[in-house]
Amino acid sequence: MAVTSRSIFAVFSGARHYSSQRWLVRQTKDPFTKQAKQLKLKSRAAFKLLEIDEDHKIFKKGDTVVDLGYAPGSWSQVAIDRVSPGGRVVGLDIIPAPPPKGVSTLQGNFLDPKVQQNLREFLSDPDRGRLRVPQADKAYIDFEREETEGEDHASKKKCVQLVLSDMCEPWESFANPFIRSLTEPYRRLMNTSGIRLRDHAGSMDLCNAALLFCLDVLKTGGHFVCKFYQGSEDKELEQNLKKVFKHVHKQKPESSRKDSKEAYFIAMHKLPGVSRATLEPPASV
Ligand SMILES: C[S@@+](CC[C@H](N)C(=O)[O-])C[C@H]1O[C@@H](n2cnc3c(N)ncnc32)[C@H](O)[C@@H]1O
Repeated sequence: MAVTSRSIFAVFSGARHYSSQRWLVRQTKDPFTKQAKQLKLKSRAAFKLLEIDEDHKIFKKGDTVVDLGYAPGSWSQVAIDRVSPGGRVVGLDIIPAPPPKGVSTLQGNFLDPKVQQNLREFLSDPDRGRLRVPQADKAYIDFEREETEGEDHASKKKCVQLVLSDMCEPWESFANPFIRSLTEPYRRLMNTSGIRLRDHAGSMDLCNAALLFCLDVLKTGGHFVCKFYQGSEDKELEQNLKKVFKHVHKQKPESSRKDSKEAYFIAMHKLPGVSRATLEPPASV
């Protein structure tokens, strides 16, 4: 049966399901959702990262990438494709989700210091999560790395070239009431609560925590991409980003839904010698 807005309405009768109907119609009509399916990408979110990369060239072969809030995994799919051969992608998410091919994943709440410690430990072993590289590609990748590592060369802690954060607090979904999947929980969760102030405040906590994490693990010259929900505090975040990175861009990708308050900061080229004390106001995490 073809899915039309009328047939959907027959299934979801009653005002309570109005948002379900809207969600289904939007999903079936959305060209990015269709294209993601054709390309075997885990979600339409991939196109936001592809657009950001097209504009800012954030990936390099051989890089180590951390993908915070990776589930269901389309950003990680893009990242592993871009950094291979020789690179590695480590994803973290609060909900369980199967790791995309070639990607290492951890489950836990990023706001929990113990979870961040586990992630740092994983990253500090430079071979962990890295696929073997054919000998011919290795010389080229080692040369690229030596060129960019500079002062951090000896430091095992600062071993990441790119931190991505597409995190936003997950909420139980009313939009898709028939999905009760345990193995794919992201299918029954929504990305926002729908309450603007709450979504903004939640995203600021996650972005600030991710920025502090960048101070710990990101090499000089490394980049940081983070999603945020626009609101009164994002100027403060931007100011702090400008203290840590040489260039900071704000972007609303084409594939980001027009009615969403989400946007992205793309912070490029981490500066040397920036510490937590440089950031104001003192971050809460
Ligand atoms: C919009 S989705 C990410 C989509 C992903 N970039 C992709 O391309 O498939 C946001 C993710 O952030 C995760 N998340 C939110 N808060 C988190 C936290 N505190 N720690 C870890 N993951 C979190 C959610 O579980 C959710 O899977």
